[in-house]
Order: sequence, then structure tokens, then C-alpha cells
Amino acid sequence: MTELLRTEGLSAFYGASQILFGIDLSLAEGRTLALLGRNGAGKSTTMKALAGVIPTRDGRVTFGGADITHAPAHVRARLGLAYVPEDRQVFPDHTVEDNLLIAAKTGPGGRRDWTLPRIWEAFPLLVKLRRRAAGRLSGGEQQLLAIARALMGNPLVLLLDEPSEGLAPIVVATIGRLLRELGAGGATILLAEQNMHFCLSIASDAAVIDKGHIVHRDDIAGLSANAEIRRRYLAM
Ligand SMILES: Nc1ncnc2c1ncn2[C@@H]1O[C@H](COP(=O)(O)OP(=O)(O)OP(=O)(O)O)[C@@H](O)[C@H]1O
Repeated sequence: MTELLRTEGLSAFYGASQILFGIDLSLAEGRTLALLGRNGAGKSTTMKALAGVIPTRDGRVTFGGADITHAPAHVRARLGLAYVPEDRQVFPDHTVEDNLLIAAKTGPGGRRDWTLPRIWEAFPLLVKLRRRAAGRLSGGEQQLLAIARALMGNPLVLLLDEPSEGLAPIVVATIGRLLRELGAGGATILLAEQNMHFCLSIASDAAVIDKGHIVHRDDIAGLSANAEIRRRYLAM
């Protein structure tokens, strides 16, 4: 298995407050890794540090073998790391279609797997919304659009920060189905989530974060079977 993304001893701060304490993660091509933890555990901070939105104070991040520890966000994006933040950040005044077209580009190594027609095929819900302003979509529709927009850049890795958060169960199920299909199609995904149940049929691997430390690693089935870890770190 080819390792695509790796962190070693990653630490990050907000001002003087240390939030991440030596995070070690490894994501291999074609795998979906769920980064699970409670509210405030450090999931979003890890995703921001990987996306280059906040600086890494200590440690090392490599992507496709290249050291990107101090690379700015736009360089990481160009190398094929696509980040979908918790608040989605679609362009509210642009239509769904324009949001997608703005993001269209050939990926690393000339990848062109994702085009507008293929997005319409994979996201049938977006087809009838194509002329609607993104700001007028529901939260779930915006989440789908944000994932579709990330794919339009033909990335190597998707970083998804809590895609199920705050959404109705039926929408969560739609997003779950989509991520499962992407994974089955060979996508490589890092998925930050509080909701382990959402990850069960999507992720292959799991890492549990608590107070800025990785406290447990397993495959997702192993984590699901580990009542003690779930109770201690996921409150479930
Ligand atoms: N901009 C910020 N400035 C200072 N502290 C922050 C900031 N953002 C987050 N924190 C703190 O960092 C810690 C980790 O937050 P983070 O958002 O990474 O957690 P999380 O696991 O993603 O939780 P959530 O599910 O609530 O998003 C928390 O203690 C939080 O209060």
C-alpha cells in the first residue's frame, strides 16, 4: 500500500495554547481513515494543520513523499490535498454550477477523473439545484456541494471535517452513501467525525484523538467492537 499522507509528531498552537501534541497519522492510497473524538478533542485543528490553514509548530507532514510541513495552503491544494472545512465555505452568491466550475482543474499528474457531467452523475441531488444560489441551499445540500467542489479539483486526498455535523438523518445517510461510493471507487479520504456510527460503513481505519493526542488506532471494525475505548473517548 502506498502511503500518501503522513504526520510525525505534529504539534499546533492557537496563540500560546498548545492544541495538538505530537500527532502521528498515516493514510495510505485508497483508504478512508476516520479521525474520531469528542467535541474539542482536536479534530478540526488537525485538519486545519494538514490543510495548511494554521501553521505546524513542531513535527513533520509529508504528502506523496514530499515534505509539506511549511507549505502554504494553496501549494498543498495544488499538490492534490483538498480540504472541505466544517463550515463548507461555498460561494453563497454563485449558483451551484458556478461553484463547481470555479473549482474545476486538472489534478496532479494530469488527473481529469472528475468533470461536471461525472459530478451530475454522482450527485443527482445537485442536478436540479444547478441554477440555485449556493447560499440558498440547505446545510446538507451545501455539504454535498462542498464535497463535489473538492472533487472538481481532481485531488489525491480529500480532507473532510465533520461532514455529517448538524444534518438530518436522511441527509447524513445520503452523504454516507456518497462517501462509501467514493471509497469503493478508490478515493483516499481523511474523515474527521464525532459520529462513529456514520463512519462504520465508510471508513477502513480509525484513529481516536483526545485532548490533542492520538490515543488509539485500529481498523474501524476493531474500534466498533472495543466498548472500553468507545466509552472512554467517544462517550458511546
Ligand atoms: N481559533 C481558536 N483559538 C483558540 N482555541 C481554539 C480555536 N479553535 C479551537 N480552539 C480550541 O482547540 C481545542 C480543539 O478544538 P477543535 O476545534 O480542533 O476540536 P474538534 O475535535 O474539532 O471539536 P468540534 O467537534 O467541536 O469541532 C478546543 O479546546 C478548542 O476550544
